[in-house]
Amino acid sequence: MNAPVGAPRLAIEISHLNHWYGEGDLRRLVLRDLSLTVERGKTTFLMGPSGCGKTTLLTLVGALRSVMEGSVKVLGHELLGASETVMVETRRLAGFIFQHHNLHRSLTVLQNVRMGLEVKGEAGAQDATARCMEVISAVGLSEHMHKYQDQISGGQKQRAAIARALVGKPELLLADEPTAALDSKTGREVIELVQRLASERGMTVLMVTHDNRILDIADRIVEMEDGRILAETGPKAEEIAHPARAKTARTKA
Ligand SMILES: Nc1ncnc2c1ncn2[C@@H]1O[C@H](COP(=O)(O)OP(=O)(O)OP(=O)(O)O)[C@@H](O)[C@H]1O
Repeated sequence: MNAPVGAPRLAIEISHLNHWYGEGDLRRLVLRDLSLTVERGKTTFLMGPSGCGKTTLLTLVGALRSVMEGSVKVLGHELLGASETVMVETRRLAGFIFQHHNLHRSLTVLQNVRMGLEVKGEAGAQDATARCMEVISAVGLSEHMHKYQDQISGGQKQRAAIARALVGKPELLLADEPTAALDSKTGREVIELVQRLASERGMTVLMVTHDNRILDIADRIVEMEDGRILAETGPKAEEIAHPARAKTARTKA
């Protein structure tokens, strides 16, 4: 499925973004004049050495921290100087998956997934349980939905975290190394699942990963170094970043 008709082509537009931690002599710039656009409905992997700023960038896009300098537009919302209302609304439009599943130990899979609706204020909806069960089935956990996290495997926990992130039907999925705690086969299965559900729903995915074994799944790979975008690769990178140029290249070929 493609992006909804009439929706802007870009899900994320970042321009001349600077971000730093600390103040005065301790101030350290971690994102430097960074510009990046992400097209709706595409899966983009963000890669780069440890400490280059990937997680910082992801949390800024997810409105989990405030933009200090430059522009970050997410699903039409400008986050520079954004009010708390705009920040909360942006977070509601996004789903998050972290390196560690962050499931609540005292809740079952079903109850954890329902938390994904709670943050959207939709847990009381009449069809809440049906929606949770639908997404639990989509990630292949129907048989395990009444189990607690210490009764399921690492891959199943990460699937439950995916279900929790997707139950609210986010337009944007932000994932920070979701395969880091998984073996390679399970990691690949989990990412293929994310990619399948994303493409069925026309969802935009921005995923931080170090995992070289899953790179073929991305539409586009963006490499960062030292707070900047270093390069873009991937089968469709040129087409997404510069559609006109890619078209010319295709015509010549
Ligand atoms: N809350 C913070 N306060 C101070 N410095 C921070 C904070 N968060 C991150 N940093 C520093 O900012 C830099 C960028 O961190 P960030 O986590 O964004 O990088 P990363 O590319 O995601 O790294 P990794 O791949 O190891 O997760 C690092 O040097 C890190 O130590």
